[in-house]
Amino acid sequence: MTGQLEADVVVIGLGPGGEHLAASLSRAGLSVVGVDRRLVGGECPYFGCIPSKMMIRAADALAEARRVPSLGGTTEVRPDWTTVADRIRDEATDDWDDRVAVERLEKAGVRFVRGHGRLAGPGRVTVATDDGEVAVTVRRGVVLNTGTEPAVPPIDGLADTPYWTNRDAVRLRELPTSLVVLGGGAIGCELAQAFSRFGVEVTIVEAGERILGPEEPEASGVVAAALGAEGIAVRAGVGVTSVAHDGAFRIGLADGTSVAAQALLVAAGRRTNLGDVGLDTVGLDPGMRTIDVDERMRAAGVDGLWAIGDITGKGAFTHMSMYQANVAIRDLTGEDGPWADYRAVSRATFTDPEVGSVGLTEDQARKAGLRVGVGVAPLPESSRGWIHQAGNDGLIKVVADLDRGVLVGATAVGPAGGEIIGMLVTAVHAEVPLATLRGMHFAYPTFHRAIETALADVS
Ligand SMILES: Cc1cc2nc3c(=O)[nH]c(=O)nc-3n(C[C@H](O)[C@H](O)[C@H](O)COP(=O)(O)OP(=O)(O)OC[C@H]3O[C@@H](n4cnc5c(N)ncnc54)[C@H](O)[C@@H]3O)c2cc1C
Ligand SMILES: NC(=O)c1ccc[n+]([C@@H]2O[C@H](COP(=O)([O-])OP(=O)(O)OC[C@H]3O[C@@H](n4cnc5c(N)ncnc54)[C@H](O)[C@@H]3O)[C@@H](O)[C@H]2O)c1
Repeated sequence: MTGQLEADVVVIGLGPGGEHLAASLSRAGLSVVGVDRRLVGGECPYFGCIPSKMMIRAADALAEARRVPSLGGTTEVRPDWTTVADRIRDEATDDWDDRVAVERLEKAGVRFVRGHGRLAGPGRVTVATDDGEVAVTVRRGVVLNTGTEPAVPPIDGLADTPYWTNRDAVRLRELPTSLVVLGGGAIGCELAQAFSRFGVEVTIVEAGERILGPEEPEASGVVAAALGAEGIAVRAGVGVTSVAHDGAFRIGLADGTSVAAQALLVAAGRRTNLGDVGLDTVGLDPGMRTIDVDERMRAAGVDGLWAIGDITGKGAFTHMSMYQANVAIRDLTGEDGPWADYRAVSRATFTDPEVGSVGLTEDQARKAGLRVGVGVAPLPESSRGWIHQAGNDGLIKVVADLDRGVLVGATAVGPAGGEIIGMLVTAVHAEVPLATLRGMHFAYPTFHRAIETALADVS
């Protein structure tokens, strides 16, 4: 495609938020051009959330089946990856074909251009397409939603090896016998456990002190213990010094030891796609790693530029990309808010036990200078946890601002931790007084009833 276009709004990068914003603005009557160089919808549907959660759903079913003998019967579990690989291809990704998403976008009235988009000065965007260039004159503004790529650390030898990232992991048709996962963040832990439950011998190597570093230390501890109990080797607090591949991988560690495996998955964080989007043409530093945005998602210091999603550095989650898209839509259609508020950002890490969290950790609350109170309730000591038995690892932790008498953060680790956190998200978001929370009814015997115990423990 080549030529000249005019539009009210151009969206460069169609991740979850960009796709939603482009279609919504078009339905609201604006003329919109949407640009993506890969697949409309971005990382989440094709390489991230959805395929990984399909893997996890299957792996969790296997794990539950393996728990049957301690609870009431016998089972024989024979994992078969083919079912998962087929489901990801057929149901989630259409074999990594975005035709349906493009049609949906075009039906909403968006003009879609496949190619690499760049800012080309105020009010101008160029798109490098397969067969030339499309130049777009922009009347209202440009929205950047260019997301991230897997970051590959500069480790001696790594670049020359056939390592995998999440984009390879979700395409696997056959599993390796053994796997080293470099990085014990959300991606590393979720995928490590899923593969392990399908019979892969897995080692996680995490350079930081503990896996799931952004979570409460208690949450990291519970998950590390659960992964260890399933046979996953968790090597935290040790850096990787070298990677070699000679049929198999050999990963050299800073403590002088090494780990061998058939495959290596690099899950060591993300790099924002801002290096080649023409930031300099609108007066921004081309080396910036995230775009500073105000509460309306307008880029600081640049007229007519909005940014949403991972590139804003407010939390690399699909729900954040969608939340920010809705804020930018309101601004671009002349509504009067509500504008972005990050006090009660929540997330769920889909390990088993699952980790749901919201707001500040205890450490963040103390560093913010608050007079902090903390309450913890271990799940195995709750009625439901005791009844549940196998797979009952977990806890509830609440973090309170004692001066204001409200919760500022909370963590729910355990079965359905990502669901149980829901009521605590409301508590933090709406600043429900601690006294009101303590006076609530908590159904017996539920996992969420442990929240009552944690609230009573706050001191
Ligand atoms: C394995 C994995 C699991 C995850 N699981 C979860 C989860 O369970 N829950 C959750 O909330 N989040 C999860 N995430 C994170 C989630 O995928 C992202 O936060 C989400 O995709 C939002 O990203 P985004 O909107 O910033 O853009 P992205 O999804 O990164 O999309 C950006 C788009 O921009 C395009 N693009 C980039 N540069 C250009 C350019 N110059 N021109 C044209 N197009 C361009 C790309 O091709 C891409 O399509 C996971 C991520 C991974 C990798
Ligand atoms: N359930 C979810 O919501 C979910 C799931 C997966 C990913 N995500 C999002 O995607 C983002 C990226 O995930 P991620 O897990 O790649 O990144 P991350 O930044 O969360 O974790 C990367 C980990 O790799 C470690 N690391 C970095 N370099 C290393 C090295 N050389 N050797 C050993 N360890 C190293 C880091 O210390 C860190 O713990 C997350 O921040 C999250 O927001 C969300």
